[in-house]
This record gives sequence, C-alpha cells and structure tokens, in this order.
Amino acid sequence: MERVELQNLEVAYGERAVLQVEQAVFERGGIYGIVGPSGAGKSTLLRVMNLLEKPSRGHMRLFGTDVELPTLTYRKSVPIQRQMAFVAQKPSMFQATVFDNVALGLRYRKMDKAHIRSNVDAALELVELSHLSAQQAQTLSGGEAQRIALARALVCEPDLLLLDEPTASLDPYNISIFERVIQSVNREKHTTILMITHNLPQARRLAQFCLFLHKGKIVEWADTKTFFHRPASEELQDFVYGRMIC
Ligand SMILES: Nc1ncnc2c1ncn2[C@@H]1O[C@H](COP(=O)(O)OP(=O)(O)OP(=O)(O)O)[C@@H](O)[C@H]1O
Repeated sequence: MERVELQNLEVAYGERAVLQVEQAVFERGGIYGIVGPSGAGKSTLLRVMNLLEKPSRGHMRLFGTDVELPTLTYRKSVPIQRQMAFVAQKPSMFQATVFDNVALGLRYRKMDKAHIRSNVDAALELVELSHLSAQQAQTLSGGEAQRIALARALVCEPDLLLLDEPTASLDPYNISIFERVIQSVNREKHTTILMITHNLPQARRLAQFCLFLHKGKIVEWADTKTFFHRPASEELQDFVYGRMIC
C-alpha cells in the first residue's frame, strides 16, 4: 500500500510510442531522480501520473487506490489528483496576491478561513517568503514565483510531489532554498518525490534512487550511488559521461 506502482503503461501519438513502462514502483518517502536526454518521455511520464494526460494503456496503484488511467473519468480523478501536487519548470501565477495563489487548493477543498490562514502562513514561512504575502503574484521575480509555486503545491500536504525541472531557471540561491524545502518535507512528512532534472549533481544531492529514461523506456534504475558510479547500460554510461548525442 505504501507505494506508487505503474504497470503496462504506454503513451503513443499516432503510430509513435513515446513512453512504454512495463513496471515501476516508487516507495513512500523516497526521492527519485528522473534523468534522460531531451525527448525521452520524462515529462510525459509525470503528466500521465498527474492525470493531465491519458495514456493508451496503463494502470497506476496510488498508495492502495487502483487507477485505470485510460478510462478514468473527471469525477473519479478529483480525489486521486488531490493526493498529489505538481510543480513545472515555469510557474504560472494567477492574477491575485501571493496569499491567494497559495490558498487556491485549500479553497477548492473548502477548508475554513482560519485553517487556510494558518496553513498558507506556514507554507510561506517554509519557502522563506512570508514578507511577500500581500504582493501581487504576477510582480514576483522568477525565483520568488517558483518558490511560491512550491508553497502552493505543499500547502495541501500531498503524498506524492511531482517536479518537472523545477529549478532549471533558478539562480544558485533559489536552488538551494528549493532543495532544502523539498528535503525537509520529504524527511518530516514522508512525501514521495519524483523529480525530473537535467542537473546531474542535483540528482546526486537529492535523490535516493535514480532512473534513466531513454527513447520512452526505463533503461536503468538504481540507488543513486550505483547509478552514477557504476552505470550498467551503455546508454547511461554515454549520458553520464556526456557522450550521448541526442
Ligand atoms: N502532444 C504531442 N503530440 C506529439 N508528440 C508529442 C506530444 N507531446 C510530446 N510529444 C513527443 O513525445 C516525446 C517525449 O516528450 P517529453 O516532453 O515527455 O520529453 P522529455 O524527456 O520531457 O524532454 P525534455 O527533457 O526536452 O523536456 C517527444 O519526442 C515529444 O516530441
């Protein structure tokens, strides 16, 4: 029960299969780095898991709940999606204050005002941006906006956090805050984290396990140390040592 499992997953556009995953198991509380060359299917994998895209076939078991991905209806998807949160490379802020942006998910869940206030304040404190609570979100810098996007994701206390290159456009200071926050949430709440990154040192710093996607398939999956020190497949060796030509 304490895991997220994918089985027999396939995403195809016309004749072309861009993602084929026979089986993948993510244990609760793990941080998983997802790496691979451009076009390998990494974002497609996270979009499918976040129910943003339907695969042609595939089954997900999310902490004990079975999800038939291709036939899932909107009504059934809502409680499942509420167990997860997604942060993309580019944050999109609504035309509202920072506070209201972070409060969004809690309002959908019809939480009462006092709890919304305390949870949003705590989330803003976590990302060290309490002082921006009343500012219009669209005036934020890129780094601030991404930390607010993280606060918005975390305020709902997701069991599964999906991150698609969330620090790709950030400076080192914002990267270090972002990394510290996800590590502390993982440690304290046992949030399962899947993180796509092109930054291999970042995958080494954060992930306990890494998987390598290549041409839509998981070619290698190992604990992070083995993954980088003793890559087994030729493809991962080429990727890790910078020889892969995409
Ligand atoms: N809607 C679509 N229609 C057709 N092809 C698509 C569509 N969405 C994605 N693809 C293709 O699927 C493949 C996988 O795309 P995906 O975005 O998952 O790759 P990625 O590994 O995340 O790449 P990057 O590291 O560059 O972000 C790519 O070849 C892409 O062109």
